[in-house]
Amino acid sequence: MLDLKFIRDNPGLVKHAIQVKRVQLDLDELLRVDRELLELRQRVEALQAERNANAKAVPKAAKEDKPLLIEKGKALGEELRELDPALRAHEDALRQLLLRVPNLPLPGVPEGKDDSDNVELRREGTPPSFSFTPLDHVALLEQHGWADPERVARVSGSRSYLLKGEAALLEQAILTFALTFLSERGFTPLSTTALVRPETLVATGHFPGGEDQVYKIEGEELMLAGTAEVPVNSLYAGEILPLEELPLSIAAISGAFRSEAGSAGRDVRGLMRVHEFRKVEQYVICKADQQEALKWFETLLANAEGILRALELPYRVVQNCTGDMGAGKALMYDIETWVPSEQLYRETHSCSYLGDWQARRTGLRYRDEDGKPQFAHTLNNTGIAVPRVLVPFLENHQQEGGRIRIPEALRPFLGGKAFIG
Ligand SMILES: Nc1ncnc2c1ncn2[C@@H]1O[C@H](COS(=O)(=O)NC(=O)[C@@H](N)CO)[C@@H](O)[C@H]1O
Repeated sequence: MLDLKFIRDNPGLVKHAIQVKRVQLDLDELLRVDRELLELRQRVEALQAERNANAKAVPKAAKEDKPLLIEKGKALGEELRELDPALRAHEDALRQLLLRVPNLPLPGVPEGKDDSDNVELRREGTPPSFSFTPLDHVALLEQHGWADPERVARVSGSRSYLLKGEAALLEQAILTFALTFLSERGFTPLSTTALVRPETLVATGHFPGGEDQVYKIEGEELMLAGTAEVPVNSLYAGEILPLEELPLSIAAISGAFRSEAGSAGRDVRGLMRVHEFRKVEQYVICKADQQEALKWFETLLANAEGILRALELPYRVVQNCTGDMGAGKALMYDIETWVPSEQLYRETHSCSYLGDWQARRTGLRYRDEDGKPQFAHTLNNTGIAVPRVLVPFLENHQQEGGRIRIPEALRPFLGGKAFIG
C-alpha cells in the first residue's frame, strides 16, 4: 500500500509503476473514488455542523419557533443517515483499490515482462564436471530407496513427497544447519505455524491476487501460508514498537503450503515443486531508513550465499525485472542454484525489500526519535527451503556409484558423516 497523499501528489509515478509491474489497476478510478469520498465527507461535515448549530438554537428559540427547528433537526439527521451507505461503499471501494497499488521499483531496477528479462549479476562456484554419467535427483533417490513416489502419490496425490532413511536425516540436517547459521549471525530463531487468518495474507501483499495459490481450511477463517513471511509479518501487526526494539531480525522455520495453481506441467517429477515444503525464512523489520534497509538487503543476500557456499553449491545471483518482482517489492534478487541434470540454474532463494508498502497494509509501526509513529520497512529472503535444495545438493555432490558427499560444514549436523548412500 502507498500513502494516499503520495498517490494524489504523484499520479504519474504511480501509473508508471502500475505499467512496468503489469498490475491490473486503473489509477484514475481510484482517484475518482477518492475525490467522491472527499466530497461526501465534506457534505457530512457540513450537515453535522448545521445540525449541531440547529440543536443549540432550539433551547434559546421562541416557543412558537421550536417545532420548526426540531423538524429541521430531524430532517438533517435523516439526510445524514441516507448518506451513510454511500460513505461506507466509497470507503470500502477505496481500500480495495489502494490494496492493489504496487510499490515503486527503486531507480535502476531493470524493466521487463517476466523472468526472461531478469539480469544476471554474478556467478559463484563452478558447476561440477563428472568423470561418469551423472544421475538426476529422482534416480539418485530411487537408487538408495530414499523415496517412495508411488505410495505417497496414492496417499497424497500429485506434487507430494516423502524422504526415507539418510535422505530424511539430510533434509533435517540442512534445515537445522540453516537455522543455526542464522542464529549465529544474530537472527532470532523462531518456529512458527503456517495456519494464518486471511488478513495476514492481505498484510504481506499475497492478497488480493494470490488467492488461488493458498489452501483454505474448510469452515474456518484459517488458511495455510506459503511462507513464514506471512505469520511473521503480522506478529506485531497493529503495534507501535519502541525504536530501541528495532531492527528485528528473525529466522523463522515453518511448513509452507502452495496449491501451485497455474504451474501444471512444470517440475512435475521429484522435489522441485511440491504442495508442502519446509523453509527457514529470514525476515527483518527496520526503521523507515532506506540506507539502513538496503544494508539489511545485502545482509540477507549474504546470509543465503553463505549457506549455499557452506553447502558447496554453485549458484548465480540475478536481479528481478519489474515484471517478475511482484506488486510489493521495491528491490528483488533471486539466487539460482546449479542443477546438473537440467544444465540450468534454478531459483532456490528470493530476496526482497518492500519499503513501507507491507508495513502500511499490516499496520506495523514504531515510535521514531521524535516519538512520532512511523511505518517500518520490511525485508525478507529465503534462508533455505527443502526439499527443493536437495535437487542441486544430491546432483552436485553425487559420486560415481551414487554415494553423496557431505560438505564439511554440514557433517556435524549429520552425525559426522562424510558420505551418505
Ligand atoms: N512449490 C514449491 N515447492 C518447493 N519449494 C518451493 C516451492 N515454492 C517455493 N519454494 C521454495 O521457496 C523459496 C521462496 O519462495 S518464494 O515464493 O520465492 N519467496 C518467498 O516465499 C519469500 N518469503 C522468501 O523466502 C523458493 O525460492 C523455493 O526455493
